[in-house]
Amino acid sequence: MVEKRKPMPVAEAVQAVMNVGGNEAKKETIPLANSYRRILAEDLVADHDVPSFDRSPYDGFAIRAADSAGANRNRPIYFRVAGEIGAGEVFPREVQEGEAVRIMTGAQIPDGCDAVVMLELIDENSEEIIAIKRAFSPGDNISFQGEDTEKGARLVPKGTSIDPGVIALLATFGYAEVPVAIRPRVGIIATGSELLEVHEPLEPGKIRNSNAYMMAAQVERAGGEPVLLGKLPDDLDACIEAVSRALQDVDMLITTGGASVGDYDYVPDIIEHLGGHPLFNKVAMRPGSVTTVADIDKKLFFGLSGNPSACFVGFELFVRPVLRRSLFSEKPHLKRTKATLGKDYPKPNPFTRFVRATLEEDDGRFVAKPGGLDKSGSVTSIAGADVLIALPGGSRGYEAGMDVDIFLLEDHKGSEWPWDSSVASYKS
Ligand SMILES: Nc1nc2c(c(=O)[nH]1)N[C@H]1C(S)=C(S)[C@@H](COP(=O)(O)OP(=O)(O)OC[C@H]3O[C@@H](n4cnc5c(N)ncnc54)[C@H](O)[C@@H]3O)O[C@H]1N2
Ligand code: MOO
Ligand SMILES: [Mg+2]
Repeated sequence: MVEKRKPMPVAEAVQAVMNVGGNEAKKETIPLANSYRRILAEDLVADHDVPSFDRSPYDGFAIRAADSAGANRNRPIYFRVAGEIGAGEVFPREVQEGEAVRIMTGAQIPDGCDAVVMLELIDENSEEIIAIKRAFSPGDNISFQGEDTEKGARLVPKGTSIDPGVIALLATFGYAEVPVAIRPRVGIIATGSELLEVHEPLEPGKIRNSNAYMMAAQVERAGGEPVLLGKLPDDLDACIEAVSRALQDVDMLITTGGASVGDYDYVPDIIEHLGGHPLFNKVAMRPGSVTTVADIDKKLFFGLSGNPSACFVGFELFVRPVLRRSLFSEKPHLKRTKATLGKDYPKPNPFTRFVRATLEEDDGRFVAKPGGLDKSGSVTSIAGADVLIALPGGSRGYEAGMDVDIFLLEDHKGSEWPWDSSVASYKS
């Protein structure tokens, strides 16, 4: 008799995985130039004001505003040009009454000055004398010290994915070396006697191993270091040996294939043989219902489905948050938002369905458009997917035009717990 499995609701299954401890986040330092998309391991706090001195936002003349009082088109006021400074230069003395300093964008405002007049507003009578035809107030055209950020401000929390703007801040505050989270090593093993290497020609009954490479890319997208450990035939002893060895060397391990109830589906036996504790072996979701996760000696073992779409979804829902958490993230889950469903799903499904889709815009609204064949075994529906549409299980189908929950796949900010009240509304 085939074992009967009890499906666990998705939220409960994700929680069960998150409840397993271990995989403490660790840090290392790397050169700033290599830090794009790594995860910041310490809060970035401003250790000085930005800008750190009052500066000119324009090419012009720095003056004492009071000296321009009463100037107008008919009554210009004349200033003596006391000198010239470009960005990076500092005027050497205090500016006196009736003096102006020719100043370029980014240069420090000379002592005594409190306004800048743009070059376009100046009548230059000579190199020594300029005329100003309007009055200025103190502070006019000055970029003030600390106006961008003040010393002590917490600008970027640890756990943030480093984007180009964060890199600019790191450079601003002198981080030639950046503290980042060490990428967890995620082992990947493909199982199945039908699998060919990618370079091999097709043979009858065989397919190429696509899941392992897909998952390696998912690991990278999530911030981990994929460790490709090859493929195995459906041989229990070989699988036990390989999984056992791999677990010594990686922070967490994923296998693909053999997670169901067939004659060669060895994931349950591997877990049992290695003394692991299964958290669940069936989830109330499609694709990916056979997803199995176990705790083997305090390391997470993910037995994802062999079906490509199921494998993909299983990774994003269960592996990604664990990986992100071990990168200091307080928002380890996929970000959830809403969109309009772009296609009918007339068939009701008892399980929550996660449909791979692209996000398109129609008349100012985001429409989630499913791509490719919507079957667990489909490989074409994954390419280019921006989102997973979540269609909760129930007794009714869904129509194009409905509001649905979507989970963003390419987002780098993540989300806190997104699984409460994920209910799609029916059209009234
Ligand atoms: N009697 C039942 N049969 C099945 C059930 C069930 O509940 N009762 N569940 C079905 C569901 S749902 C899924 S999903 C699959 C899960 O299968 P497995 O995880 O055991 O995976 P395999 O049997 O090894 O392979 C399934 C499918 O995927 C292809 N595959 C495997 N590895 C790869 C790879 N690395 N790259 C690309 N494609 C891969 C494999 O050739 C099979 O076609 O079970 C259903 N059956
Ligand atoms: O687990 Mo299967 O992927 O539900 O279709
Ligand atoms: Mg199988």
